[in-house]
Amino acid sequence: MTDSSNLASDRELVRSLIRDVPDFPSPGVVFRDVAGVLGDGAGFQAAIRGLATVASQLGEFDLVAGMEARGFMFGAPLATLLGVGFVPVRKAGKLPPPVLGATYELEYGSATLEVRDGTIPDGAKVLVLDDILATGGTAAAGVDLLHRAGADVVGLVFLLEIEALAGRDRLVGHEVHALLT
Ligand SMILES: O=P(O)(O)OC[C@H]1O[C@H](OP(=O)(O)OP(=O)(O)O)[C@H](O)[C@@H]1O
Ligand SMILES: Nc1ncnc2[nH]cnc12
Repeated sequence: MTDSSNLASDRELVRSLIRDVPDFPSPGVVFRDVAGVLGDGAGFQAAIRGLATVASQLGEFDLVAGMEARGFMFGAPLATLLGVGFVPVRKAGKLPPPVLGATYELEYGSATLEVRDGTIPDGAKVLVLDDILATGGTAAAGVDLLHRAGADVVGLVFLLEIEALAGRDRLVGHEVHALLT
């Protein structure tokens, strides 16, 4: 099989494992549940392999950064596969000082993310990874934090982009790729 047919079959498998849950966590939201991908050995491998293929469009990078919690679940295995380090962008109150913080709105609420200040080498090339791009609030906050921490963000990769919510409009000036839309 060629790489493109592998990517197509990986996409198909991963798509089949994502479940749509209406009205969760609040009325009107269709929650895209990726737990089925994590729980299936072949599906999880297909997801990480597919993300690596998509990420290869961004050229070289030194680190993968993922947003807590689901960005950790896909970002850390991706970093391991690619042989680069991982930067955890955490929900507020989990990291010891010094930290940089950013508060943001997402599809169903608001939250604060933090990153350790002084741990990213100045100018390090960082790929930002998360499972879902919805409104883009989380991703934009992550990019802002990583810039403030000294990173050169080379682009963003998502498992699934919910195009109707136009999250990439919040990420203008950055390369954005998704395994699935
Ligand atoms: O594009 P947005 O509208 O910002 O939404 C996308 C974010 O929402 C989810 O995280 P959530 O905050 O629910 O946290 P979790 O990863 O801990 O489940 C998802 O994992 C993304 O990080
Ligand atoms: N619709 C959705 N499904 C899963 N995670 C999300 N994060 C933000 N919106 C989401």
